[in-house]
Amino acid sequence: MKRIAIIGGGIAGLTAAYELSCLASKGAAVEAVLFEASPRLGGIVETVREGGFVIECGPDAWVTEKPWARELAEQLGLGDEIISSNDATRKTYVLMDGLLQAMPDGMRMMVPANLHALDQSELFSPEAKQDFHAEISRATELKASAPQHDESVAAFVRRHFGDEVLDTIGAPLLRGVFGGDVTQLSVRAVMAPFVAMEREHGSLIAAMQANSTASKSRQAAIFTTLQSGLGTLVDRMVATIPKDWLRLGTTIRALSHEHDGWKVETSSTQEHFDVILMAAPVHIARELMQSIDTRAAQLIAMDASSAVVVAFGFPDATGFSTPPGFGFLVPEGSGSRLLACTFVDQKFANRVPPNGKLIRAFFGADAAERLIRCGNDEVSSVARLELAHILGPLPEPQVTVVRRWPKSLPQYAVGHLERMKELDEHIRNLNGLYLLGNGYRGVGLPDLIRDARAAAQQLV
Ligand SMILES: Cc1c2[nH]c(c1CCC(=O)O)Cc1[nH]c(c(CCC(=O)O)c1C)Cc1[nH]c(c(CCC(=O)O)c1C)Cc1[nH]c(c(C)c1CCC(=O)O)C2
Repeated sequence: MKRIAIIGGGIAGLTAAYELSCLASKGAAVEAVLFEASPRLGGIVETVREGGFVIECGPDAWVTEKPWARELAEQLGLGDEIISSNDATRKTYVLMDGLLQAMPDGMRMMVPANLHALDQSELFSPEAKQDFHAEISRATELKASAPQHDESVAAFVRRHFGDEVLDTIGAPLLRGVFGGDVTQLSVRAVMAPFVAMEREHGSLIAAMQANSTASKSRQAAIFTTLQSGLGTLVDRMVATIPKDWLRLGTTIRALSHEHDGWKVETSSTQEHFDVILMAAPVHIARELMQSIDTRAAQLIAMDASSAVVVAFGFPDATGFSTPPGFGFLVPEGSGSRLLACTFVDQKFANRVPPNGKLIRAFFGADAAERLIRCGNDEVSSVARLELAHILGPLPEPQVTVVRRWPKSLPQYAVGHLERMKELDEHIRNLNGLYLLGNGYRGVGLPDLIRDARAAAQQLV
């Protein structure tokens, strides 16, 4: 019998446990123990259902383009629950001089596929629009000057479109996906398709135009989720995993490599395992790896950003409206402490009671670090104040949910891919250790699910 320790019960660890339990029920000689420090499973995936509201405390969807979360949901019997975002009314705003300005239609990240829509937009100055148009004619120069090495997202975007585009949408978009600083983030790790476009076409806009006929035929909604919330994904997996595999409220004290496997110490037990699936947040993984391989631990030493999420459910929102679309992003230095905001009832169907409205506000970076230490009342009043500045006076919420997610989103800094390559070599030598979670090969749910299932299958 192969014994596997899974450290961390977020979506990565849980998916690994689920996959192993499926393999075991098909006859594989394997058993697992999942150690989770907190009293609940799912990590930052959590759904609160209250007063007719479906409130996501962490991620509210996965990116449709990546198939692995959908495949898992279908396998869990949740096919009927899968829904798309309301893309007929999709719009994302950027806060500019206190006003919400819509991003032009047809943008893929900061690259416009539709230059006509761009020209109509009030988000950019005439100079920035000119920079966009000029990018096409600079194709040869851009192709020739593409660096052989990794660079920051800021450097990449600046080369193509200039400073204004970087500040107005480049930086806020990356903050809304990677929670990070464009001057630090690795373009090869977080915008790989765009790096490939540059290599092939020089101009990103020309590349998008060349691909547009191919991509039009498969135009699906950008986000996909579950009708009852992503918490259902967690509940279904937990229901399948043998109860005696799960150890909640159990912190790992130490991990050591022995000649024939691994020793895992908690405050009360010492157990032996053949394999370790390390699915803890990066700062925990780093600590536990320190005594096993100091170089590997060093390679895991990356910053992670914290987030604070505040959701307000308004049962009767007559007299209060939000502009059509999914929500808005807030550039740095715009005077608001917010990072972003989602108009949940407009992004997804059936999340609110009739006439209801549901808003989720996000804080990141320094604002999140400060708010993480404040009480719920203080956090929600800061959120209400900041939202009211932008959206106008808010009605009285019936439901308020506050969640703090410290160090939850690792930052893939310049050089990330090379560091991960070196890390892989170290880990391979350790024999029987796998690293899962959002620190290594992707930050979204689909990537974590893909990795966790592949690791489980590989080791059986
Ligand atoms: C602030 C923030 C959000 N989401 C996220 C953050 C970072 C901070 C943190 O969690 O610590 C994180 C995030 N956002 C996204 C992912 C998944 C990435 C992946 O799977 O590759 C991840 C990990 C998709 C996304 N998130 C967003 C995009 C861009 C969507 C577009 O092009 O319009 C993507 C792909 C934009 C976004 N993101 C957010 C809002 C409110 C918006 C705009 C409006 C909305 O849709 O609700 C919330």
